[in-house]
Order: sequence, then structure tokens, then C-alpha cells
Amino acid sequence: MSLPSDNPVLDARGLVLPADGSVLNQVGLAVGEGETVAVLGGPGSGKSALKTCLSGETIPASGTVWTNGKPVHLLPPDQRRAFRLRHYGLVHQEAVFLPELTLAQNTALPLRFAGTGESAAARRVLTWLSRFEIADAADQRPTGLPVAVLRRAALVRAMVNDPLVLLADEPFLGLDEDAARTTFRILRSVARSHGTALIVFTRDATTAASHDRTVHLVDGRVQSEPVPAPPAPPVPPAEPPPRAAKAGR
Ligand SMILES: Nc1ncnc2c1ncn2[C@@H]1O[C@H](COP(=O)(O)OP(=O)(O)OP(=O)(O)O)[C@@H](O)[C@H]1O
Repeated sequence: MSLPSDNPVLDARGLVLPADGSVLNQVGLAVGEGETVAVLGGPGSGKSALKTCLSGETIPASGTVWTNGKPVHLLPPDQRRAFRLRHYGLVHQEAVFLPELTLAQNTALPLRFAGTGESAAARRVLTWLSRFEIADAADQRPTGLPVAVLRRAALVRAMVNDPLVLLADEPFLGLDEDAARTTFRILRSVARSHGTALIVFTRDATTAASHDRTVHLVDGRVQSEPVPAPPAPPVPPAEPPPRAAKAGR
């Protein structure tokens, strides 16, 4: 399925970056509540640039980004930043954590920045760590933990504020096939139950294939999917071969 959502949480249209369109050229993307969309593209195709435009970190030369009915591209910088912190979850390619803090403290940081008290934040984070099946590692420090735990922790950190939109850059990088599949299954189920619009940016076609929809980005443009070939017309029954004319007629 590749049709855009009817009632999108995030609706981006005609994104151009910079003015000559050399990075993004007329890119549009609409994602609904609980929908999971993959943006699939090779190195340098513009995935990161698109991600920063969708989150409001970068303002495109032209085009619009509406999230939950707000024109993100028109908000003044302070409001845009506050809106991003409140309504977006971001996962970066590298899962970076503060080595001095436990996994629970690390993943609670977005809540603490948003003003949630320490014990309320700790309780909430524990629920999220359990959802991602890594509560056992809550009190451990990140250094030396398996990448599979750290990848899930990065997702917890992005989801703990219950965002409307989750933008995740290669969130399964470094995981084997089984771990990637399990992590995606949890993430999709959480996104659906919380109504989060999930956009995963990836170079990997197998990762992309598990999402509800895939948007192909090639050289900063959305490439329409190959149109399936129309069914071949029915083959008419073969005519009997002409009989050789008899000599003398
Ligand atoms: N916010 C931005 N503003 C302007 N140009 C950008 C921005 N982000 C990336 N670019 C440029 O866009 C081009 C495409 O890079 P981008 O990082 O978006 O590709 P990518 O698809 O994410 O690649 P990769 O898979 O290697 O991460 C590069 O030339 C980069 O310098």
C-alpha cells in the first residue's frame, strides 16, 4: 500500500532544500495516527535533511509541514523548539547515552527536561522499559550493554514523552535479523496503541518492507513506485496453419 493517510498527524508538502532543490525537491509525506512509514533511500539521498525539515530543526526554502494542525514551518524558533520537544520523539543513528547515568536515568531525561519530578519520571520510565522488555537493565550503566538493549533504550527515550510523531534514523542498525524483527514488532505495537505516527529512515529495503508504507527517496525526490504492468491481453486461439495448396488447382 502506498497511498498517503486521509487524516494525517504529520502532513508535509512541496519541501524544497535549499532554494535550488539540490537536497530536497518537492518532497511530500503524510502520515496518520499509529501508521508506520519507511523512508527508504541510499547514502546522500536526503533522508537526514528530510528528517530535520519534518521536525522543524530546518526550515525548507519552500514547502509546508503541518503537525497536529500546527504549521511547524511558520512557528517562531522558540515555539518551534518547544513544539518539537513536546510532540516529537527523535532517534538518531548513533545511540548515545551518558555513561555516568543508569539506563533508567538516561531514558528519563526528556521527562526531566519537560519538568516531570524525579520519582514520577522514574515510574513512567520503568513502564516504558517494560514495554520494550528491557526493564532488567534499568539500573545498569550503558557502557558494555548489548547493542540490542541500547537500541531499545533509544526508542524508550524517544517515546517516553508520548510524542505524536516519532522520527527514527536507522533505529535497528547493528541488530541481527531476529533482534531487528522483535524490536520493530514492539515498536509498531506501541506506535499503534499510542497513535504515534512513526517514520523510520533507512537504507535497508528489508527493514522498510515491514512498515505499512514505503516512500522511496532518490536524489532528494520522492520516486513513485514502479507502476505494475497491466495484465497481458488474452492470447487469441492460434489459427490453424494454412494448408498447402494442392498442385493443379
Ligand atoms: N539540514 C540540511 N540542510 C541543508 N543540507 C543538508 C541538510 N542535511 C543534509 N544536507 C545535505 O544533503 C545531502 C544529502 O545528505 P543526507 O544526510 O540528507 O543524506 P542521507 O540520505 O541521510 O544519507 P545517509 O544514509 O548517508 O545518512 C548532503 O549533501 C548533505 O550535506
